[in-house]
Amino acid sequence: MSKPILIGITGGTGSGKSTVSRQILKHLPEQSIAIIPQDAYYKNQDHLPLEERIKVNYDHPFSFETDLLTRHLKALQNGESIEMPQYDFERHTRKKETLTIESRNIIILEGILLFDDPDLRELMDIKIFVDTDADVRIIRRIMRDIKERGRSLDSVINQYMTTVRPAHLQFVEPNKKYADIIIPEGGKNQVAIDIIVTKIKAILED
Ligand SMILES: Nc1ncnc2c1ncn2[C@@H]1O[C@H](COP(=O)(O)OP(=O)(O)O)[C@@H](O)[C@H]1O
Ligand SMILES: O=c1ccn([C@@H]2O[C@H](COP(=O)(O)O)[C@@H](O)[C@H]2O)c(=O)[nH]1
Repeated sequence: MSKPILIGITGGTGSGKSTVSRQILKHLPEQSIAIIPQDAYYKNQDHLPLEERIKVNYDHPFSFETDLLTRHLKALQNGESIEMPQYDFERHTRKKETLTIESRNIIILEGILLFDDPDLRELMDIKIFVDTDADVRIIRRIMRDIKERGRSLDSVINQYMTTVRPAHLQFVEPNKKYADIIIPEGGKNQVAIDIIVTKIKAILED
């Protein structure tokens, strides 16, 4: 296997990063792609009571274990497998189990804060920013967090105003300039998905 290609897909919460990643996966042979969610690298917080975990700013770079993520990406790029952590959004901490991820030709890393850390940025061969308006993102987030992450409407709105929005303006939006490709609206932008899939197929056939 030639050196794996690392593709970073970033953008604000609810922009459609996971949807874009899944769409790309759908069009390619499954055994050629591994998807790594940055969310899996939120710090373990078992030592804190739930009331304290709820107060953490999950949109600030310090809430991720970026050293571990960087080490794991380098291992995958060297053809080695990793034990990826898994995150529990309802309990705001890691699950006990890890997931074994084998190295593949294409590694897709997706998450909100991929372009802020220079070392992480340096590892990516292709950098993609999913650009969706804030009003659409907050509506998607309200629906998803209530349905899938055990939240109330009040808690989603409060978190959005106190930490999510300020951190987005400080750490996500300004780093759009590092993107090679900007996808407006995300997962339903079929033209953008087709172009990216074509590029990946060309890399795989090389
Ligand atoms: N283009 C779209 N149109 C409608 N809903 C979408 C679209 N893209 C994503 N969604 C929905 O919005 C929510 C957030 O999308 P997701 O891909 O998980 O975003 P992210 O990974 O950036 O947080 C999900 O419930 C998803 O199904
Ligand atoms: O314990 C946690 C960890 C993270 N979050 C929020 O998740 C989003 C990132 O996930 P997306 O899928 O990109 O939306 C981030 O904005 C954090 O605020 C959380 O609420 N609790």
